[in-house]
Amino acid sequence: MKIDKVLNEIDEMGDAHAGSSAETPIRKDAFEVSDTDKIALIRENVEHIMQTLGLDLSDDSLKGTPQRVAKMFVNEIFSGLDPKRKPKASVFDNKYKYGEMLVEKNITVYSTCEHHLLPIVGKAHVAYISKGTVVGLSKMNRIVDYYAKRPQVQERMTMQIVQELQKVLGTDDVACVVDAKHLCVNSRGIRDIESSTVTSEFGGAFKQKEVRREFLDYIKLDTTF
Ligand SMILES: Nc1nc2c(ncn2[C@@H]2O[C@H](COP(=O)(O)OP(=O)(O)OP(=O)(O)O)[C@@H](O)[C@H]2O)c(=O)[nH]1
Ligand SMILES: [Zn+2]
Repeated sequence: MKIDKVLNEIDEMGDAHAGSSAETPIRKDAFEVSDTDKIALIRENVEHIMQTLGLDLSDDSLKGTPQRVAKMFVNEIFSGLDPKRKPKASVFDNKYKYGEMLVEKNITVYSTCEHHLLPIVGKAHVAYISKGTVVGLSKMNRIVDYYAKRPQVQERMTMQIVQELQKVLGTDDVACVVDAKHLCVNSRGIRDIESSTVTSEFGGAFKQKEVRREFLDYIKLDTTF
């Protein structure tokens, strides 16, 4: 497929990384390579890394690793680099005229730190106030997961989640808080197992102190059922 056509399609899909400030740095030619070719290329490179480390790739337990890692990169942990995999967010009219904020909290986040390619594990909390449109609850979890499935910095991921929901819902009144542990901080380097990172993005009405407070109070609710 021609690169111009692919880029047009991405633009039409309204992807957050099509010119926004929270853009993931993806090369323009990234879409010229098929997933199958990407897996084959990554497999070769992982093989190379393992060989360089001195590992014996004829060992039963190791021989499948390069292919396994390549498949995992393309189809799982970095699958959110492919705009075709962006979840379709079904929206509905707010017929019941629900006028308060809706909070989807404790959304599990599994992402990957783009500096070390180590896991980021945590929770995202998302809220919005409807301007006439509501979104299926699970779509918020799916949007979080889509942006998490990229090499990420937490600040950018938080902004991307908010910008996407603003687009889907047609309102600025969207907020997101992420609290996550970075294994690059917890398990290596400074090796501080206790620390976690909190990031937030407050759009529209959520910039007001009392609206923001209400959202943060809901997050603190003990949800033990
Ligand atoms: N702002 C931000 N920084 C991150 C994130 N994930 C990892 N980092 C940091 O990125 C920085 C990379 O710093 P470098 O000094 O280049 O890497 P390094 O030598 O491995 O650093 P140390 O982790 O301190 O050993 C580290 O301080 C990481 O903690 C993130 O989501 N946001
Ligand atoms: Zn890191």
